[in-house]
Amino acid sequence: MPSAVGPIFIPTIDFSKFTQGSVSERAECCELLRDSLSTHGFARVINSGIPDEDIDRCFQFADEFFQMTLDAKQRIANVAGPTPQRGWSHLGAERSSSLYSSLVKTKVVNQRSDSREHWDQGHEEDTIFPNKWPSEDDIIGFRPFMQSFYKSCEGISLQLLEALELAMELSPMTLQSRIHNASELRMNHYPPINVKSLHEGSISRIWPHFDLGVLTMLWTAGSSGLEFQNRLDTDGKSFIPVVPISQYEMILNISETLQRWTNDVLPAGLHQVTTPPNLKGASEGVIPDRLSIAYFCKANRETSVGTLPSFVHPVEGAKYEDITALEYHQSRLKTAY
Ligand SMILES: O=C(O)CCC(=O)C(=O)O
Ligand SMILES: [Fe+2]
Repeated sequence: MPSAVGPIFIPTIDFSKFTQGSVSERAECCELLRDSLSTHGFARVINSGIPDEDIDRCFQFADEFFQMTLDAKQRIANVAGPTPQRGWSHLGAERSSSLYSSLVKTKVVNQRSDSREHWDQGHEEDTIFPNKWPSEDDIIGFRPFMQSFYKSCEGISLQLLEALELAMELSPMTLQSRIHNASELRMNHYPPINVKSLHEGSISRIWPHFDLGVLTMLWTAGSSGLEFQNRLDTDGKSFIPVVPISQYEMILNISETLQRWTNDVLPAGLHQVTTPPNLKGASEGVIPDRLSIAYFCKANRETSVGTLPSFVHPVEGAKYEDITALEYHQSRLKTAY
C-alpha cells in the first residue's frame, strides 16, 4: 500500500506478510524492507507484531512517567556521560547536534540544544548497567509492563534482522547472533514549544542525528514532526516529513552499527524532530506536547562493530575498523554531553 510523504512515495510494509504469509509474500516483504531501508535509510512498517493495546499502554505509561514530580524523576536520574543511559534525562541533557557533528567532523555549532526529556531502560539481565526504576508509589505497574514491552520489542527486532539476512542473502543468524542484552528502550517527551523558538535556530525538538545501534524501531502515536534526510535530493539538505498513517505504524531506521557492519551498503538514516508540516510556514502558534517510544536494537557489547567479513570490499577492503560495540558507543556518547 503506497502512501504519500511529500512528493516521495515510501511504501508501507505489512510485516505480518513475513511472520504469517506464504513463501512468496515472505520473500516480497523482505525485499520491500531492504529496498526501503537501503534507498531512504528508513521504512514504514505496519502489523509489526506488537499488539496495538500494548503500544497504547506504553504511551499511557510514558504520559504518566513524564508527569511525575521533578523529585521522583530526579531520584532515578541518568548520570550524564558515556556509559549506557539508564533512567531519566532532563530537558536538553543529551545534545544530538554534537553527536552528529563529531561523526561528520564539522565544527560544533554552540548552544544547539534539544527540547526533549527522556527515559532509558536496558535489558533486565544487565547487571553491569542496571535499570533505575521509579517507585511503585510514583507510578503503579510501570516496571512489569516496561519489562514485558522490552521483551516484545527484542523479539520483533530479531525477526526484522532475520528478514534482512534473507533479503541480503547472508548466512542465517549473521546479524541476529550479534545481538544480546545491550539493546535499549527509550521514551521521549517533547514539551509544547512556540513555533518561533524552533524557527529561531538554537533549539530543536531533536537535531539531525544518526542512532548508534543496529536498527531503531520507533512509534510516535500518529504525531508528526519526524523527518528523514531526503537522499534523492542531490545536495542532501532537504528532509522528508514522516506523518504516520496510523498511531501503530512503526518507523524503522538503519543506525550506525549496521552501516559499519555492511561497509556502507545500508547507510544509516539521518533524522530529526522539528516543526510539523502544517506549521512550517507559520510565524505564531504553539506546537503541542509530543511523545515517542524508540527501541534501539544494539550489538552485543563485546561484538565488533567493524565491517563484517561478508561485506569487505574485494579491492578497497573494510571501511570500518574492529572495535567493540561498547567502546564504540562510549566514544560516540561522550560527544553528546
Ligand atoms: O521522537 C522521535 O520521533 C524520534 C526520536 C529519536 O530520534 C531518538 O530518540 O533517537
Ligand atoms: Fe533518533
